[in-house]
Amino acid sequence: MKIFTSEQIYAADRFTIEKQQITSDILMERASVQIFEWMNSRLQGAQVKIHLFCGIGNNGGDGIALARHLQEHGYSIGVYVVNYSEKRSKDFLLNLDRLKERKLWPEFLDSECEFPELGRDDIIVDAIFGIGLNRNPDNWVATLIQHINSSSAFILSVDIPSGLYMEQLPSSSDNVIRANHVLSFQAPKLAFFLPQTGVYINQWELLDIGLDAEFLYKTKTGYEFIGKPEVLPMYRPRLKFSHKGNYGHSLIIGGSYGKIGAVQLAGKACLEIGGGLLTALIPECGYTTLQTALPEAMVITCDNDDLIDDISYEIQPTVIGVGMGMGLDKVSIKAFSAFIEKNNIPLVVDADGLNIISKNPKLLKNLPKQTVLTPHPKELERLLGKWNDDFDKLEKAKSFSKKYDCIIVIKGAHTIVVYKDVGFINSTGNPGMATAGSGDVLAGMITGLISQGYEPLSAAIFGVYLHGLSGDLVVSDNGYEAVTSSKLVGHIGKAFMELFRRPEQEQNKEIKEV
Ligand SMILES: NC(=O)C1=CN([C@@H]2O[C@H](COP(=O)(O)OP(=O)(O)OC[C@H]3O[C@@H](n4cnc5c(N)ncnc54)[C@H](OP(=O)(O)O)[C@@H]3O)[C@@H](O)[C@H]2O)[C@H](O)CC1
Ligand SMILES: [K+]
Repeated sequence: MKIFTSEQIYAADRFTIEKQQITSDILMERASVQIFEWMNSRLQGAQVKIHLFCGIGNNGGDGIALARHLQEHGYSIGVYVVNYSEKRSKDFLLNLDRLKERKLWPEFLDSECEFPELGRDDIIVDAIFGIGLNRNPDNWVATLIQHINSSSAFILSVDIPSGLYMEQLPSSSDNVIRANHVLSFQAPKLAFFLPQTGVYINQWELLDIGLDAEFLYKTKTGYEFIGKPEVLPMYRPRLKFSHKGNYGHSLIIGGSYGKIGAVQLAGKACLEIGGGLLTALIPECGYTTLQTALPEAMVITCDNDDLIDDISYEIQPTVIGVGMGMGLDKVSIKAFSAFIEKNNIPLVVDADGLNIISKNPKLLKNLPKQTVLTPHPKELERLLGKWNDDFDKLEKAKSFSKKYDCIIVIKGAHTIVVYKDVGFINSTGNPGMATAGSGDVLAGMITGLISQGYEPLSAAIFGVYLHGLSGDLVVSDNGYEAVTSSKLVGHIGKAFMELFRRPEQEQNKEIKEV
């Protein structure tokens, strides 16, 4: 699913209005009806107090139109216009008139006013600012926002939490509504997914207001949200007359004394995701352990007992995953650098491999095209240098990806795979996955997909999705705390099966139709 900028959304509005031969207030009416139906289906007429805080633009207009629907259905409402500007939008004014015709006069709030009392069992509709926010709210509006935030009432934000910009950080957290739930129109917003701005949103959901589908489809965006519909077409079915050679030969290089487990996790993940053959190149000390723990793997060892000191092999791998558990001893740095200089086989670089590259950026020009880099935040900072904020981080990652033709997997709550001008934001995963070895598993999974013939970009996007889905399945069986990387590996097969599981309603419908 595409993630649009505010300009693109405004352009989609204009196009839709023209093509569907409608007036702009029809879109506002669709938006408010959708929100009303969402609320009504949950509240079923309950007489809980609903406070609607409405700005003077179209976000406020949505709130005012919603107030009309709520009133017509007998809900107990309080409507407040947050009068932060004299420049009211046309459709806000139209809906304000419609409300007044029904003898409902909102209370106008300004810097002089006392704010309404809000009970902890009340519901607040936040329609102060939408995607049109372009400067910091005035102090009194920020004070109102804090008043709302401190109420403990349930906060439902219209389109985006008020005070949150589409493409930059708020200057202070006091300026932003902390939404329990956001009902966003047509497409999610980038700010929902970044660590610094996602904290203002507990949950979000989309409402379809009928913007022109073809226009949205044709609009090129800088970000995409990756869910099941996006990854299903990437899946490559296994063929009846295939053999293990069809699924490639992965080489995993890494490990050091005390960190052989990293290679074991990556190697096992590589096989569980469907890789054909696996060879591990590790220091001598891990030989028995790895052969025992992972009998499916072939193991070759360096001369050095404890460290990778030489990367040479006689096999012809399809793909190489390198760096996990390798350490930063100078013999390993030397061996890794010499390997990168001569290697031209597709590559996934993780952990210490990334750290070595950061210290010696000249190596970057030797990476094969579309090498997949899987940094965690600290490793990313070593690669890219410091960034100002999460938006800047993504821009820097895009420039880096273009400069070196590499794919960067920015690991986080919503892992983002960046390739050139586009960031692919993952939808699966959970906080339980912040656990030792989780990154080794991911690197192994991506390696195993490339080995089977997936293009590196698809392998990164699909691998990240399946990794998160495995984590979600582990949580549903074990809870968050007990997620371990071994369990993640053990759930990769179930994650594939989950991909093809249809929702229960769909299955029931079929049974009834039969
Ligand atoms: N396609 C859709 O998704 C639709 C969404 N709708 C809703 O419309 C809003 C966007 O409405 P818009 O009127 O463009 O913007 P806002 O309501 O967010 O803001 C209104 C104006 O306020 C001014 N502004 C911005 N920041 C501040 C500030 N800090 N203090 C004071 N004033 C501010 C700004 O105007 P200026 O000319 O003064 O710069 C804004 O334009 C969207 O979020 C949805 O809720 C439609 O209902 C249907 C289509
Ligand atoms: K809002």
